[in-house]
Amino acid sequence: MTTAMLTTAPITAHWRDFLALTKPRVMTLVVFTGLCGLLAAPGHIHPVLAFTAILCIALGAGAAATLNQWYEADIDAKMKRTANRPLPAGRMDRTSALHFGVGLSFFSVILMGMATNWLAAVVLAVSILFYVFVYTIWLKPRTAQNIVIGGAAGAFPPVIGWAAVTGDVTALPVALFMLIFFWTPPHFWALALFVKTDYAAAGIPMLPVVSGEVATRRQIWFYTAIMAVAAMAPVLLRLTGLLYGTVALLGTLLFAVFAFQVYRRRESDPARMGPERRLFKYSILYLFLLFGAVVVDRWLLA
Ligand code: HEM
Ligand SMILES: CC(C)=CCC/C(C)=C/CC/C(C)=C/COP(=O)(O)OP(=O)(O)O
Repeated sequence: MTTAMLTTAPITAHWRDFLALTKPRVMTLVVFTGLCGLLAAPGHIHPVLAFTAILCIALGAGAAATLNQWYEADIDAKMKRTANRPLPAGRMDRTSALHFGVGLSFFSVILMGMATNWLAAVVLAVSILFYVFVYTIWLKPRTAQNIVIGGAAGAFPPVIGWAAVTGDVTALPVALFMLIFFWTPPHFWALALFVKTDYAAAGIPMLPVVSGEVATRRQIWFYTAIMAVAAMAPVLLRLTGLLYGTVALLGTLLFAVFAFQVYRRRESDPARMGPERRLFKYSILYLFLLFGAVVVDRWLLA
């Protein structure tokens, strides 16, 4: 632990550090999937309310990320990738981060309820609570399956966006939830393979640390196969049309090629993880593409 985390003395943090706590880069995709859930939903929502709903998803996700870092400041201090975050680097005191995270959580959920409906607000609250309590506090330090179950938190945004418009949850938002749910293990474990030493140093039981690289590569391939079914489900269930079907098919085939390359490798030097880095980067583009295609497709069909 750094001195800054142990001290009770308040530190006047820069606004940039509060912004950094919300993990803005990761949240772009979280917000995009929420926006796509909202745009794919049938019915009408006033543009100002639609904007407010997306803002609430962004603020809620930022709040969850803040509380994650408040809880994990000592772990983040031990990892090269995270050591320069505002708390471990001593640019902010933990109490400020806690107040910011809790305040933002309540603000986003209450505003969502008032601007749209309480179903959307409850699902937003569940995803924040899931990320903080189920993933960060309960599963992450205990089991290598942490991100499989805990990853559900990141799958809620399209459901929230959809519910904000319709006030209900039907088959398509559930299918989109499933897609992100089964996408998360290959997304994260590809990265975990090349930052393995970081997690080992911090004592976090991520899969490559606990079960080894071969098992991780096999699990990536296994979840890619289930993800492929989830990706095709919307078109097979006739919830979307052929435009989405084509993008999903081609996008998923490329995902499978990259995942298979990762599966076949036996490289353990973190400096030589080209295919693993490629799969991780492509996983992000993949979700952008498929979610964008859902919206375009639904608009074309309408
Ligand atoms: C439990 C589930 C997940 C875990 C453990 C995880 C983990 C990570 C980690 C460790 C990074 C490296 C970047 C950093 O230092 O923060 C990352 C990057 C990223 N993640 Fe995930 N992720 C998860 C779910 C998601 C979800 C649900 C989304 C969006 C739908 C997402 C989108 C992204 C994006 C866009 C990046 C790249 C950020 C950049 O460009 O720096 N992740 N993820
Ligand atoms: C609406 C709402 C609440 C959305 C939440 C979205 C969500 C759960 C995103 C997960 C993304 C993420 C950065 C995980 C990092 O895991 P980590 O915290 O273990 O990563 P670290 O090692 O970088 O700290």
